[in-house]
Amino acid sequence: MVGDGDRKELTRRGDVLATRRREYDEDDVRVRPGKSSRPRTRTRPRHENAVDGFVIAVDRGRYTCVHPDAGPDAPTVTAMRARELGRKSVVVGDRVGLVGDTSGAPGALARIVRIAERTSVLRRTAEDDATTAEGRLERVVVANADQLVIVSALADPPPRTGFIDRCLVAAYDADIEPLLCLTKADLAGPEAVLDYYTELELPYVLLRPDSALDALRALLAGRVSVLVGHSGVGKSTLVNRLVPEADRAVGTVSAIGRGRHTSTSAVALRLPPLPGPDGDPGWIIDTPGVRSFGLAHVSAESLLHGFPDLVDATVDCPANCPHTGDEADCALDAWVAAGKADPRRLASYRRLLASRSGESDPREPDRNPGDPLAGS
Ligand SMILES: Nc1nc2c(ncn2[C@@H]2O[C@H](COP(=O)(O)OP(=O)(O)OP(=O)(O)O)[C@@H](O)[C@H]2O)c(=O)[nH]1
Ligand SMILES: [Zn+2]
Repeated sequence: MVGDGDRKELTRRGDVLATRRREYDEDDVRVRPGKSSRPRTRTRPRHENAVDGFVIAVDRGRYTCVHPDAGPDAPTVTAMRARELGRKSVVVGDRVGLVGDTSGAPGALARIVRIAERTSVLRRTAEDDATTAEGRLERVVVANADQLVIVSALADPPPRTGFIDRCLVAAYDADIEPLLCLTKADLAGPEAVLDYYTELELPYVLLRPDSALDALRALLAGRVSVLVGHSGVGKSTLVNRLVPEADRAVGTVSAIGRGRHTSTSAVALRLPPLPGPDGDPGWIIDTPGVRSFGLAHVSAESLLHGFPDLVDATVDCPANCPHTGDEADCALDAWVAAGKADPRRLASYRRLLASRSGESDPREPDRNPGDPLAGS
């Protein structure tokens, strides 16, 4: 039973809470004066005046955002995470709601009050994780990407199919389209790599220093594409060619707004306008600190999505077959023995399976042993 005195006390407490909330919302909700005909309902969403933002860089609790439809010269908005988001992480590619000072003026700080439901998530490996708060909080490294551009050199360094296979699994699992970008085509031909992936009908582009980039730009248009690749494959060279105005190093620093360090987290860069009347040129997201993608969350069956050339074999596997090499009845062995898939592909699948349970040998996580493509 709540007596009258208690009720008053409760009401007063309620008022205090309401006041606090109003203070908290002050700059978010501007109540129009004098429009009494417009009833204020309790179900009205909070932060109805929040503006849309697209997160292009993250650095130590500061999020650099742009208005998704703003022109290339529009100022970026620096924001922090509102307390009400709790432990939810905000990552590059997130579509967010911003309140507070969203002017982008020097020193202005906005707040992220909403994160739109993500259409895709890419996660990094455990080894990469410990260094950042975002990494510890959640291993998502990029949200809402449409395409994963796997950058691999054809020589110097030699292509690593184990790395490409891992990226393919991450892409298919996240429902992101893969695109194989083979650089240094002036040094070696693509035949060996393309032969390895012949069953997959994987889209690819070949690049040499003097290549026109029109075909690649057409594949990037209208999409958010994440670039991933090992050190030395020519990814920075490619990014600088694609976004010439924003020399990569300069772009990173100014996007984050701090002078000193080279970012090791992802950064989204707007591609320059395409020739022609309109059309969205798209965004690329560079991931300098991300060496590979974690697959610990991917089930053995989902892992097969990266190996469409092996999938059909598994209808003949016993129920709950782990598909490992020591499973005598696994149909994958017979499938390969019958010449229906490349044995290197099965070996690669099983390596990823094994690496997943222990999350990999950190020294050489993505090298396929005995694979001539893997180099020495
Ligand atoms: N022959 C040849 N060399 C290239 C090509 N693209 C890049 N390079 C060279 O490869 C080396 C590595 O290129 P980067 O762009 O720094 O490679 P990266 O992938 O960004 O490597 P990190 O900076 O270590 O992450 C540089 O010396 C480039 O000049 C290419 O198409 N052909
Ligand atoms: Zn099996």
